[in-house]
Amino acid sequence: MSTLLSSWSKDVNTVPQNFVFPPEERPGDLPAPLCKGIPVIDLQQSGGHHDTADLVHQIIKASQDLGMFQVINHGVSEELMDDTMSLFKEFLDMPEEDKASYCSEDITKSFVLYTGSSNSNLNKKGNATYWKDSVKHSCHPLEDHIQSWPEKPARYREVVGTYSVEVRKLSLRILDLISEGLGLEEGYFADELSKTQGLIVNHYPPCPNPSLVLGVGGHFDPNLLTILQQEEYGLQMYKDEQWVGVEPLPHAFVINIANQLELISNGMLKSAKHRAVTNSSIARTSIVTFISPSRECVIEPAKALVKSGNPQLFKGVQYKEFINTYAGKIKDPKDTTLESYRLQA
Ligand SMILES: O=C(O)CCC(=O)C(=O)O
Ligand SMILES: [Fe+2]
Repeated sequence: MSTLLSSWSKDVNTVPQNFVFPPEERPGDLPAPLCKGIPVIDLQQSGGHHDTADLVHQIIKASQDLGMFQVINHGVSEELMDDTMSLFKEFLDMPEEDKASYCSEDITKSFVLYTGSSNSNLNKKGNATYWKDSVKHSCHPLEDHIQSWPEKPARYREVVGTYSVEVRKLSLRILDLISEGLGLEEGYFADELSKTQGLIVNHYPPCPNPSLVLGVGGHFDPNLLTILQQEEYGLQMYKDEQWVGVEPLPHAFVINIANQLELISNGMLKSAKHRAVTNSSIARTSIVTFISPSRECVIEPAKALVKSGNPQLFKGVQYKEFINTYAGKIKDPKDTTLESYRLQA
């Protein structure tokens, strides 16, 4: 089936065989218990030195313990979040013929719409397909990319452009707080390390049998920092040897520590393994912003974090090489990309 999943999924009452995962990869009990321990961090501080120190402490602790936290009062307006979510739903709901020109399996194109994974290795024959349609495009610098974005709905460029700029500001603020908490110089992540910004909007239609399929399989994000907006349940993280649900909180963002932050922090911060499951009653849409280094950038543990008694844990790697390794390994159930750059003790 080459057409988008959402164009036919409502007409089937069993899951087609190519979407059925082998028993050992299936999601198991649904819904998984909600994780009570994922911190919800209020970014609105009254501005005193004490407050900032406390905020930095909360962010670093969550990033060390779990690699995931949620933020509220984060500065991106509720209206903009709602508007962006509605806009993407409107885009995804357009008739097939309006979206056909964007559909491609070549995810290196500047704007693509596809069913399944963005990883072409995973879409090869023999692998089960993820139960989702996704929109994928770059966002920064805006003027380099906005021309490749759809003209329909008419507000696409305006709304998604504003959203991208606002979410970037939030990301850079969080990265500044992280750099302060790690004791790195101001602006450590501001340049090459956060040079690119991509967006993936995942749309998971209701599924006739959610226990057989995955929305997205377990993975670590390969980039620097991920900022996710969701309204419905579906995101899970792997914690203490089990999958637990990440509660959707209205107008919060889920922040994911991704692989490069673990590498740069010399293992002090942990990237979070996560996946998405589906449900049989309602469609779920997640808007995911990926902040990444430039492809040419060489990533290595920050010099200030490597000392005697704290030896260097990872070797340096050019970001494009890391991404190529990741593309080859994502099917590995342990997702060991970062491990391949770990120095032997
Ligand atoms: O949709 C979700 O909740 C998770 C998506 C995700 O992990 C990703 O796109 O990398
Ligand atoms: Fe992810």
